[in-house]
Amino acid sequence: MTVSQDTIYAQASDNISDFQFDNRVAGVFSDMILRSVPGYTQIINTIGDFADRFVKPNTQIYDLGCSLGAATLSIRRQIQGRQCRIIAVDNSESMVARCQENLNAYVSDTEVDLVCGDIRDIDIQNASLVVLNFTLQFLPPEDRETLIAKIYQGLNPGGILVLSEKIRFDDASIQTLLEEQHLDFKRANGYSELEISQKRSALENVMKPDTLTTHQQRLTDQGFSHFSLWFQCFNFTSMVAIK
Ligand SMILES: Nc1ncnc2c1ncn2[C@@H]1O[C@H](C[S@+](CC[C@H]([NH3+])C(=O)[O-])CC(=O)[O-])[C@@H](O)[C@H]1O
Ligand SMILES: O=C(O)C(=O)Cc1ccccc1
Repeated sequence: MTVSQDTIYAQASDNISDFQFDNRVAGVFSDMILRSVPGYTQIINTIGDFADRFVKPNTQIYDLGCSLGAATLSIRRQIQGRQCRIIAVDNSESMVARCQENLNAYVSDTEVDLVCGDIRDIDIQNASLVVLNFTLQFLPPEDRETLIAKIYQGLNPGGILVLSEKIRFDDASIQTLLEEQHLDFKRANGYSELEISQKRSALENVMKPDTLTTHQQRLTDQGFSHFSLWFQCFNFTSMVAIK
């Protein structure tokens, strides 16, 4: 895969439109996410390790908001021979087209159903693993509980949800500290102040982080028996919930 550099917000614009997962973003997404999300590679690798531990033969795995398929590929490497099916879903046509190419680049005996559609519309059944890797934060807040309820219903007992999210903090000092640390991470990865501020404006209306408490409460309200944060770097986290 050729990785193109993300320069989407490099030029000054007096009219920043809402962030969209369009063809331009899909074309630079690998670079964008690696330079923007601390711990992304570790999270992707660990999702594969969770798959090895939790995925039972003849069950289904869901990668909701799969983008270019990084989590699906990490999972697929770990579950050869288990007669499972991975359902990878994204509503961006450009992401799905590129994801299909990435899937085709490797051989595997695990079937992958790649669906271009809205994760709010898909059926979840017989699941041993569901992945929401930085996707829930893009759903309107009022739709999040219904999706978590659907995931809980579709998971088999002992099945696991991996939920990775940018979070916000009620404590203003912590919010400022960890947000600044994240911005330093982006600066260290070569993003200019202009790129950082223009992308922040683009994301303002479309990405609404919850607090860790809100996530935990929502998961336990739906019935999950076990919950933990397993990764945090600044305001970027990954959680697990087991049915
Ligand atoms: N309602 C929706 N239905 C379907 N897809 C959606 C929806 N809303 C957003 N998306 C899709 O969710 C993905 C979010 S990126 C996930 C990274 C990936 N998980 C990864 O492990 O690399 C996270 C980020 O960019 O920070 C995009 O591809 C959207 O098109
Ligand atoms: O870049 C940011 O500031 C983020 O919060 C992460 C991100 C990464 C990729 C697409 C959208 C948001």
